Amino acid sequence: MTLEAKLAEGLREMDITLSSDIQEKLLSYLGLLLKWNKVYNLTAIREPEKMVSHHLLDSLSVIPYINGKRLLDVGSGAGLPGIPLAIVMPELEVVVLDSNHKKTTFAQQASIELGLGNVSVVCERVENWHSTKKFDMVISRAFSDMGEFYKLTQHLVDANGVFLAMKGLYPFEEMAQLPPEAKVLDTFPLSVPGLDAQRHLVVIKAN
Ligand SMILES: C[S@@+](CC[C@H](N)C(=O)[O-])C[C@H]1O[C@@H](n2cnc3c(N)ncnc32)[C@H](O)[C@@H]1O
Repeated sequence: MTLEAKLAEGLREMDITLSSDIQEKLLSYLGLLLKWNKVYNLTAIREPEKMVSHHLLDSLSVIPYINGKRLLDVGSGAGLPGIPLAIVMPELEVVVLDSNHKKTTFAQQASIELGLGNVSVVCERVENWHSTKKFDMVISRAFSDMGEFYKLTQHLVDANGVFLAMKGLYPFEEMAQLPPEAKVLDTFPLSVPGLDAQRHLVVIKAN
């Protein structure tokens, strides 16, 4: 199956409708990731088909839970999930942040090549970075445990904003270890075509 067909089929299963231009842009991002990965080791996933499910579709699985204007993706690596979300939601302002220079150089180059006017890239440790405009949502995938995620990013979230933690198995232990002021608002199972593992999104708010 071609990558185009795999993406289209996955999107259909997830009930996500995207124009052919947007689907092409998602695959162009994947193309850049494949090309740069040969030299820069940006992701351990190297098979293009697996990148469609594990990177693109997994990132897009949180679309129903994105509410607000400004999203910060912390520990974004090569731009995941921030760049795919920015591609499909051009009205969303997305900041992708990572402390690894190689990875942010890629994210910056990809957003220039793809013409993503809604993406800014920051190379910093998140605990040292400050923004005058706070975020409606701070998201992370494969960044840290939820307590650490909350602790390191709380200075960046708007008073009404939320923390979105993308997790694998239902994170009972991590939830139990959250500080008392971090309230779990909701937990959603995520279903990702081609990804044969449990995925969950945990929505947290500061009390
Ligand atoms: C396992 S990678 C996940 C990358 C991406 N989110 C994904 O799902 O493919 C974790 C990333 O977090 C970054 N990171 C770790 N601690 C950080 C910190 N304190 N501030 C910013 N980035 C950090 C690392 O450089 C790394 O790129």
